[in-house]
Parts: sequence; C-alpha cells; structure tokens
Amino acid sequence: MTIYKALTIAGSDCGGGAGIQADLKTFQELGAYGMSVITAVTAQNTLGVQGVYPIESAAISRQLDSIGEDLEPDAVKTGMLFDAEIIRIVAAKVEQYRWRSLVIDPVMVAKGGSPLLRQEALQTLIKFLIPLALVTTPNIPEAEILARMPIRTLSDREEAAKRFIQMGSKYVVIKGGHDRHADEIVDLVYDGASFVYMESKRVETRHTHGTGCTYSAAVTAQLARGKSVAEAVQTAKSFIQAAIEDQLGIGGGHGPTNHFAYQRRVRGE
Ligand SMILES: Nc1ncnc2c1ncn2[C@@H]1O[C@H](COP(=O)(O)OP(=O)(O)OP(=O)(O)O)[C@@H](O)[C@H]1O
Ligand SMILES: Cc1ncc(CO)c(N)n1
Repeated sequence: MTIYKALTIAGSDCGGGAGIQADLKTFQELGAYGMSVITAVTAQNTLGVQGVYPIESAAISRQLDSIGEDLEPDAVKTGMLFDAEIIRIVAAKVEQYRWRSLVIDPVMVAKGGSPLLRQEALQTLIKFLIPLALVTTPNIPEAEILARMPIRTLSDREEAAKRFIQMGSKYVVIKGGHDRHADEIVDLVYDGASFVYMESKRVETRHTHGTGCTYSAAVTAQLARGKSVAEAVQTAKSFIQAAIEDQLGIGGGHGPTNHFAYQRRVRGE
C-alpha cells in the first residue's frame, strides 16, 4: 500500500475545530498520513480565543528539520504562522527541502475577530512565502489585504486573483464564505489562464469554526495523493460542504464543522 504523507504547519486549536487538529482529522479522512509542525498554541473554544502562545523559533525550525530529514511530505500546507520570523523560517525550510506542493491558507483572524497574524508580517508573507505556493486560499477579507484592493464584485475578485499570480502563487482560490448576501457561495479558482467558479448552496448556520483550515487541508490531502489542483479543489469543496451541512452542534458558540461527514456520505451512511 502506498502511503501518501501530508504536513501541516499551523497553530494548535485545543477545541479541535480549526488549526492543526482540523488539518489532521481532514488528512486522515481523505487517506493521507498526517504530520504537523506547531507554530503556536492557542487556547480557544466555540466562544472565542482565550490565549495565543507562539512557539519559540528554534522549536519550529527543529520540527521542520525532523520532518525534512526523514519523512518527505507529498504535500504541505501552512495555516496560522503568527509573525514575520516564523514566516521566514517556514519559507527557508520549504525552499531547503524543495516542498513544491505547497498550499498557503493565509490565516489572519479567527472567526470572532482575534488576530492570528501580526500586521507587520504581511509583507514577509507576500515577499517570501506566497512566491513558493502552488495554491493560495485566501477568504475575501484576506484577499483584500494581500491584493491591496476592495473586493465587491466578481470582476474585483478576478482582478485580485490576478494579483496573487503576480505575487508568484501558481493557483489561487478566493473563497466566498464571507459574502453574506448571497444564497449561493462562489469560490473563484484561477491558474493565471482561466477563471473557474465553484458554486455551492450557502448553509445557514453559525457552526463554521475552522471552515478555511478544513478546506485547505482537504486540498492538501488530495495533492498528497497525486491529484491535480483542479481535482483537489473539487473534492475539497464537497468535503467542506458535507462538513458544514451535517453539523455536530457542540459548544455554546460557533461550533466546529463535521470532519466525519464526507466519508459517511461516501459510505452511504
Ligand atoms: N455557510 C456556508 N455554507 C456553505 N459553504 C461555506 C459556508 N461558509 C464557508 N463555506 C465554504 O467553506 C470554505 C471556506 O470558506 P471561508 O470563506 O469560510 O474560509 P475562511 O474564512 O478562511 O474560514 P476560517 O474563518 O475558518 O479561517 C469555502 O469553500 C466556502 O465556500
Ligand atoms: C489555530 C487556528 N488556526 C486557524 C484558525 C482560523 O479558523 C483558528 N481559529 N485557529
């Protein structure tokens, strides 16, 4: 049996809905062996973020080397990177170990508004990490900040997508989850040549904690399994749609998505 290995470089969410925990659950569900490099520990639950504790640089470097020296991943994703120094370390190791199937989820704030990336790190992200990406997966507010433009219309979204390709990402997916007015959610996928719109029905729910992490982890798992970016984003869309529709309903606030849902549907349960 071939073992496909996927690595997440991200923050820990002790509540299990986002971050490293969401990534590892998604990797497992989609048939990839999951590995993790933890950049920060967060104390959070469905009510909000109660604490953020970055991991020291040497520990991040050492984790990356432990993976790079022995367990070559087939695909890698980044999530919460917190500050410029962590981004520089991650970019240098991605280059050193030639991790080409790199998915960047440019996490900036948690759903409740708590910052997960320092403002001063934006330029470092643009200059050092995005040029290494196979796929970057911003939501609309993140795309507005990184592309430096307001996004209101679909043509704004296309212009922003072009700017990500100019920054050096080979593909970009601008996710539409934050477009609150629409019944349909539209994600835009762009490879520098053609725009592909992926539509899905908006699920009316407050249980969307970790949607972005789960989605980008699903893309990464599929890339690790050797799928094309076009196939990976299709499966990831089905995975997140199922995870949002079949809500777990745990916690008193914005609950996590259901990482079991997609495979349960595949099995016909
Ligand atoms: N209410 C919803 N119904 C259906 N699909 C959704 C909903 N909210 C988000 N999605 C889908 O989930 C994926 C993640 O999108 P979203 O824009 O929520 O990411 P995000 O803001 O980065 O998430 P996070 O806040 O966890 O970082 C996208 O494919 C999006 O279309
Ligand atoms: C650790 C972590 N990463 C990402 C997000 C964004 O959903 C979060 N809430 N927590």
